[in-house]
Formats: sequence, C-alpha cells, structure tokens
Amino acid sequence: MSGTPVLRIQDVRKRFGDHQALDGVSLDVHEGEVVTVIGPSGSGKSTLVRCVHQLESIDGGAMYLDGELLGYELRGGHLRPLPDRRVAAQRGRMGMVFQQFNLFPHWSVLRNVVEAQVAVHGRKPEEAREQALRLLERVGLAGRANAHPRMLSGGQQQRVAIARALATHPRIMLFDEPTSALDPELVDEVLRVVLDLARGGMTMIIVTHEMSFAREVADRCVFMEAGRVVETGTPEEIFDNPVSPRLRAFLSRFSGRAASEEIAS
Ligand SMILES: Nc1ncnc2c1ncn2[C@@H]1O[C@H](COP(=O)(O)OP(=O)(O)OP(=O)(O)O)[C@@H](O)[C@H]1O
Repeated sequence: MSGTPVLRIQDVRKRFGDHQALDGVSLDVHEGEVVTVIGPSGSGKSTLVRCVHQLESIDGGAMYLDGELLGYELRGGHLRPLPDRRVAAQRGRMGMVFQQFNLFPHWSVLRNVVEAQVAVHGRKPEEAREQALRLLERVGLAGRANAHPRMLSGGQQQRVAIARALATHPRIMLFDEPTSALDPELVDEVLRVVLDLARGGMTMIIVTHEMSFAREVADRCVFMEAGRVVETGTPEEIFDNPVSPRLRAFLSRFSGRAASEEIAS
C-alpha cells in the first residue's frame, strides 16, 4: 500500500523487569484497514496497543500517527518526551476500548460519551450532546442514554465504551480484547458493532481471542508470539495457509479447544 500509514509502528521494544514483552515489533496500518492481532497469552498483544495509546512507554523504536512521532519530539538535536498535554492530545486522536469498560459509574451513559468530547476537544456539553446521542444510536443504545452503567449488561457497557471512544473522531480505533470480560451470550452484540465500524471504513487494530471474528473482520491478520510478529497475512493466508510452524501449532491448539468446547456444550 502507498501513502503515509495512519499508524506506523517501527521496531518497538518494551521490557518489564527482565521480561522482553515487545521485541522489535513493526507494523503499518493504512487508512480504512482493519488489522487483527492474535497469539498466545503473554505474547505481547495488549502491550502493543497499550504502547500505541501511550499507556506504556517504549524502550526502543518509534511510532507515528499520520506521520507524527508519538510521545516524543526532536528538540535541540535530541528526542525528548512530549509534555503531558501534548501526549493527551495525541491520545485523543486514537480511540481505545479496553477489556474492562472503564465507564464512570456515577455518570449517565450519555454523560460518559459527552465528557469524552468535552475533555479532548473542549466542546461545550450542549454541543457534544447531539453527537453523543447519534453515537449511542449507532451502537444500539439510544434508549439507554439516561441509564447509569450499573443498570446495563456488560455487552451494553462495552457498546457505550465504543461510543465514547468514537466521540473524539479518532483516526484509529484500538481494541484490547473487547469481549474477554463478557458472558458468552453477550459477545456477539459487541462484535456486531465492531464489524459495523469495520464495514464503515474505520481504521482499526483489534486484539482478540475470538478466532472466527479475527478472521471475519480483518483485512490483515498479525500473529504474535514472545513479543514478536511471527507472521502477517490476509485472513485466508493466516488461517488457511499458515507458514510458520508456531502459527500452525497455535491454530491447532485453538481449533482443538473450540471443538472440545462444542462437545462440552
Ligand atoms: N505492567 C506490567 N508489568 C509487568 N509485566 C507485564 C506488564 N504488562 C504485561 N506484562 C507482561 O508482559 C507479557 C505480555 O503481556 P500482554 O498482556 O501484552 O500479553 P497478551 O498477548 O496480551 O496476553 P493475553 O492474551 O493473556 O492478554 C506477559 O508476560 C505479561 O505478564
């Protein structure tokens, strides 16, 4: 693909103590592209999106959003960390959805979405309200605008979290296992919303353990293991013609588990 990618991740390294969580990860995500990230537990998938969203600092490499260096600036010939307010502004150009929904419990659903725009774009609440209502409609929750998060199911709360992330008009959406905390019967309603965003052309990175969804929603799929990208390809390449023995082993473990779950249910 040509042109400046929306997101460029270049040789990113991240260490926790003596554990190398990311060991030189590179990935470009282009406008309108949906990239799913799969891999075994502990392979660094969440760390990767957390680094992009600058919830974790990186130890090496660089990341760019629309060509702009994330987290650092070149001053006096040296790379220096950006001041907090500029990091916050960069973060506001990305929408992050976590495993846990992280809604403010004492605010209504509507206010949770409105305040995202007020905080990031400094809009007046009354201006932000109309757009927030449209977003709640988009995630199928127009009727619950005045409810408080505790009155909603996990699936509904996650849909509010998606509306909140969309409220800042992000250039890219980052999903970190958005359905892992949900009861199985609530997973589909959230995945449908994400699929709808994908079809609408949203640029996204989605970390997920939902293999059939990872395949269905993706333009490109990335398999990570031990902090590295082991294989990248179209969903057909990754799921039907995996090259790396590590990916083959991962997929067969997964299909074995899926089959045994089906037998158990
Ligand atoms: N804040 C932290 N402090 C110390 N170690 C961490 C921290 N965050 C992640 N790790 C470690 O880094 C490694 C990668 O974790 P990460 O959560 O990115 O993996 P993952 O692929 O998303 O796993 P899962 O699929 O289970 O969520 C793991 O060994 C994890 O224990």
